[in-house]
Amino acid sequence: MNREDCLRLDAADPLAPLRAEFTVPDGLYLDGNSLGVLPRRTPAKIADLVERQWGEGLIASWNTEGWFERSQSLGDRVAPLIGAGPGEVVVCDSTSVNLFKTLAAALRLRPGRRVIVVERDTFPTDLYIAEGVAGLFPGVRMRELADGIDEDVAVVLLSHTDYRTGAVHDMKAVTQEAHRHGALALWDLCHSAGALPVDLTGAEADFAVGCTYKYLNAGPGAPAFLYAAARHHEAADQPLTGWFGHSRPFDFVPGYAPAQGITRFLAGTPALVAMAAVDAGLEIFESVDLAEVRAKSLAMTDLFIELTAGLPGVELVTPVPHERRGSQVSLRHPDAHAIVQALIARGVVGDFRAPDVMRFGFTPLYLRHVDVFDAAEALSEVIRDGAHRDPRFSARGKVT
Ligand SMILES: Cc1ncc(COP(=O)(O)O)c(C=O)c1O
Ligand SMILES: Nc1c(O)cccc1C(=O)C[C@H](N)C(=O)O
Repeated sequence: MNREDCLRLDAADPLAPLRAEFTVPDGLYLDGNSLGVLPRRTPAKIADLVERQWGEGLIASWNTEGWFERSQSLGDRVAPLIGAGPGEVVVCDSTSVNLFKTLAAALRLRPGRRVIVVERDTFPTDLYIAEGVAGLFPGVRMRELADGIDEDVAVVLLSHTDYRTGAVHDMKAVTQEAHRHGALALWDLCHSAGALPVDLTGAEADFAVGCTYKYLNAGPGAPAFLYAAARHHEAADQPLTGWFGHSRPFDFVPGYAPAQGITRFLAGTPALVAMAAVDAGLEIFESVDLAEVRAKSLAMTDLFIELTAGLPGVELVTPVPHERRGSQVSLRHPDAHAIVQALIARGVVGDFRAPDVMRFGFTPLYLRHVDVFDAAEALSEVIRDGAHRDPRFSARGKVT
């Protein structure tokens, strides 16, 4: 495929008009899988929250603006993106904190079982939280997925799409395998939500968490989401028992009594200013067909894989089969870090993940096929010309 072919694809792309919804930076930004770009409507949303709702409405806005229910109402808008039903998702806290709550709740739903199944190459916060939670439950320990699921396992905690490789698990098959042994399945959807259709209900997943600042474009540190299947609400017992999860928070009584439904997964006062950006990011998705997002994502990653195949020293890490691939392409190279730096110096922003992986995220809402072509050209040029050998690119600074 040549550049003209890409321009033709862009002219026929049903998602092309959405690019105008975003402040797309100059150059090529292929890091939307780490931090999505700014939607044009976000500053006005935040300004309205701050100046009108807070500045003018003050305390009354808790009622008049629906602040009290904002975690649940935003959760209901995340739900269709991840195959959840109404009342099964809340937006609150960070992914790490939501992992803590759901993991502990899962262990309490499976008393006597001593194993949390994880993958050692997963995004480390998942492992750190699992370690922390395990430490609170006597006898509980972690086990590698490859070592199997059996009747000792309380919960299987996996990233649906792997942050480093872009590999996607078969959510339904793994969840079924967990259930066959009486274990629960908890999915980290950080690299899936908004990138590809997810069907938590169809997979009969038990719990899920994920962030809103990648493909959902809600900005740095935006609150995360938490899913708990409705069938677990009654019995679920999460340990961050703050007043927002209480059944009658304004009775101000001692003694915790969990709220009904998904609300019991809340802890403290939600970050309303930051949630205005979640609102903006989700609004854009209301007019988006995720099947179209997926089709374009696969076309873009296919193209990048095709155009970078055979580059000297480069090895494809991301799986080739579509059903196993997220919305990024990861390539291994011994000089991965320097190459990424050389690309950034040319305005092509991907990122590096230790020890030797270059990641390129493809976000169908605001990237074009021609961007994929130009990024692959830039990568080929850097490697062919040895531009990354410039000493400027050899220093390892702080990596994001
Ligand atoms: C798979 C995965 N889980 C969790 C996180 C982050 O969690 P938190 O938002 O709590 O920093 C990330 C990225 O930062 C991630 O890629
Ligand atoms: N959450 C991040 C942050 O607070 C600072 C820098 C990067 C991030 C990330 O999101 C990293 C990302 N999860 C990754 O896949 O590498």
